[in-house]
Amino acid sequence: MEPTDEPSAYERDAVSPDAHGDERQLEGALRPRALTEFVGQERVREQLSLVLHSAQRRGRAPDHILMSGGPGLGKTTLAMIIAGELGAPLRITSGPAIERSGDLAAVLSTLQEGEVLFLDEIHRMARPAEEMLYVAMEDFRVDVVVGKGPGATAIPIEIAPFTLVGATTRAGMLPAPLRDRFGFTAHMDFYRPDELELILHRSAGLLGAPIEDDAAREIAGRSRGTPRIANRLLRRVRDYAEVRGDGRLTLETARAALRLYEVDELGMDRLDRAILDVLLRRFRGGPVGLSTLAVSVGEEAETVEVVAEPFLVRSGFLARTPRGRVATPQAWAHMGLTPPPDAAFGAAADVNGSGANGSGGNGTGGQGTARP
Ligand SMILES: Nc1ncnc2c1ncn2[C@@H]1O[C@H](COP(=O)(O)OP(=O)(O)OP(=O)(O)O)[C@@H](O)[C@H]1O
Repeated sequence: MEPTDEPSAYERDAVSPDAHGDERQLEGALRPRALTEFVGQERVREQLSLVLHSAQRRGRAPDHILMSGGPGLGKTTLAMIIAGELGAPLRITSGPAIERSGDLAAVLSTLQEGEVLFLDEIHRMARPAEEMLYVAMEDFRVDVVVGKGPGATAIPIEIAPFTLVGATTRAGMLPAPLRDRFGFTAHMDFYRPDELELILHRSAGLLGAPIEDDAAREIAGRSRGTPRIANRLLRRVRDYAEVRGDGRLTLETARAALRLYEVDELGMDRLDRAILDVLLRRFRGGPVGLSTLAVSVGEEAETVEVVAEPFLVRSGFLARTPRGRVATPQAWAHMGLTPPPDAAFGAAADVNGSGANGSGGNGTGGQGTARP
């Protein structure tokens, strides 16, 4: 299925880690503004702080920074913090918005000295623009091609030194020459429940709806290690408390709201359940290829691979093998089904999503991707 810009039914779900509708605006209010306010990702924070401070000491723009990790883990937030810490202006664009090299040239040639350029979904940028970016990153120069065919000439234009902050959910899809031009790669990991609890308390305070500890713990446990999901579930619980309760965010309210939105104890949602259901009932536990699985649940392969799979693999329900996706014994048990005698079980040991076929997921070699 071809990716489109329209949100799919899944993307509108309560636990999709993608932002939808006016959510981006709501998120703005909850974003931490300084590195010290940014919860979790200790190693990334420490590494980043070193990169930024040493650049400041030398009075130069820091090396280009690549951030890799699933949706909703805080890449945009960190890019804003980087610009804030440097006291530099921030320009935001994204791979899909750069369809031709001219689009990129227009952005690059108007950057101010020291500006931070945030390029989200960098892996989706058009190929010719990628080549222009290599030169810009290395030599702070843009070669504008004038004319066509044998008479075409490249006119070099100098651009102001800048720092590129690229973000990708699929670092493996970036061509090596582009990856190599980043001086530092931050691997964003899923958050621990205690970190999500902190985020929830902070966000609830900002929303003017303080949350009780056990309610925050309950929401954190169902947020799939993702701050965006935690914040979204928090807003749904707050709505529920305001309309059906007395406005207090208690454990009881949280449980009732999450039941209403069909978010189970593990944070599993409609798409996860659909994947497991198809995998177990239709494909007898697998192995089955990613695209077949995606078509069977009516979703894009990228959504299945980037959003649902890392969670299912991390939870021990799914394994990636060279022959395809395979359900683990836990998956059969969780769905209350009995595996056929000839079921091909996936190795539950593949808990960090680094699957043998090496495609996508969170096997980035980052920090402890197999967190519970
Ligand atoms: N470490 C954190 N501490 C507090 N809040 C966070 C943290 N990380 C993310 N958030 C919150 O989660 C929401 C989503 O974060 P953000 O937009 O930065 O994610 P993203 O990785 O850029 O997602 P996408 O890849 O979909 O653009 C924001 O509201 C942000 O405030």
